[in-house]
Amino acid sequence: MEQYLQSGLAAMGLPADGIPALCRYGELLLETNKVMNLTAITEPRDVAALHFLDSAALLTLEDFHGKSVVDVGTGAGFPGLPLRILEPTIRLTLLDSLGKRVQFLESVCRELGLTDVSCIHSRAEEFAGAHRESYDLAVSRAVAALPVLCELCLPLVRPGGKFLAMKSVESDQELASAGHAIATLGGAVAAVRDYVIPGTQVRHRLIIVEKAKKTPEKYPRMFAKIKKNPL
Ligand SMILES: C[S@@+](CC[C@H](N)C(=O)[O-])C[C@H]1O[C@@H](n2cnc3c(N)ncnc32)[C@H](O)[C@@H]1O
Repeated sequence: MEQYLQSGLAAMGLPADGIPALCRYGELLLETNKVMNLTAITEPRDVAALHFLDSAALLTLEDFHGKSVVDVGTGAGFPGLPLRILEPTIRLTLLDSLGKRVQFLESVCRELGLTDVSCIHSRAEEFAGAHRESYDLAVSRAVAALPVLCELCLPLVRPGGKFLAMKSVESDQELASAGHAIATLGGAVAAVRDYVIPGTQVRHRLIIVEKAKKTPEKYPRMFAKIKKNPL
């Protein structure tokens, strides 16, 4: 894993300081995955590429320095935790609705000495009640289709901040279908950036949505409504 991280981070022009922490995180992920469902990826080199380098790629596409960041539906910590390991100035909140995954994240943060990372067990639409428009950036990967995801994420972003959605390169139709949701929630698409994960032929996409104005108070709705009637 170390070797893949070294060459992959170097290819992206990112510093190598975080490699020991990422390797330990990878070990904990694969160990814990034997007794808890955390990831379908079980080969160390694939963890390096498809979890760590995929997450790290965001640092080449957006400025994270000193920003408050919420990772919505972080699961086993992706993309938020690799971002925080590689960019220690990030003030990170990891948010997931599954308590066991949040406990795993707490134990990883303890072991890596990341005492300032908040690991929160909550649904995003409920967390927005007390943390509305309080983050510079929201990030999310593999949680929901974009119209639903926008309602979970955009209310958490302050006006002037951004929501970064990690998607497949096949997401043109999904993005088109989210136009109404993005506008209704106060967003505007700022950029669509495709990238290749170093050492692989895997192409992924980052959709960058700016928070142009405040989200109307009635959003986010309860999840049942969001799901039944996406914006
Ligand atoms: C497929 S996993 C993806 C995890 C991680 N982002 C990744 O890319 O590996 C989706 C995660 O989103 C969480 N999730 C789904 N809906 C959520 C919601 N409304 N609020 C918070 N977490 C949610 C699930 O518990 C799950 O851990």
